[in-house]
Amino acid sequence: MKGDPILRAEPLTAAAFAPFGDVLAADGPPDRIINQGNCGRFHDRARLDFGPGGRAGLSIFEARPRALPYTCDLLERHPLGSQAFLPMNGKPFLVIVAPDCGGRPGVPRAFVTAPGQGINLLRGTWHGVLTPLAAPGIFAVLDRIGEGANLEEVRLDPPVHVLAP
Ligand SMILES: NC(=O)N[C@@H](O)C(=O)O
Ligand code: NI
Repeated sequence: MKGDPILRAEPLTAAAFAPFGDVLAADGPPDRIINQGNCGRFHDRARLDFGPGGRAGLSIFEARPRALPYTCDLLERHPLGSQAFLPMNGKPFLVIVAPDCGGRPGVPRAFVTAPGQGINLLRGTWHGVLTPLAAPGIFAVLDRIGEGANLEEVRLDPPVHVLAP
């Protein structure tokens, strides 16, 4: 709708994303060379957190691909654990995050990943749901399995319209 907030997506960088989570990528020199020199290990690159009473779960998501401009009308967060999305299609996807302001999302930011980049959302980070930008929208997802209310959702009214970088 006319007058709704507009957000221009940014290319994802580890520095810009740091307050919200981690960027998983084979960027720069590896931390270790393993497997008889045939493999670079980018070691322990995500701040994983499954909280008390939880454990790590590895799932596969197949999400419907979207296109930019994209209308975001919902943000959510997981107060009990982190959530990592690793694309199995090697394609860019859209990541929308927001700071917390008194228990509600603040001004959101949108990022488009580079091919092959994955993300890990810190526990409690407000985010849009998984938003592939290309088919097949297949991702490995590492997040918390356990008891407790680990999903808070907030409807955005008006919604935010996200434009390509
Ligand atoms: N609900 C669920 O499993 N997925 C969302 O948390 C998401 O961030 O896509
Ligand atoms: Ni989530």
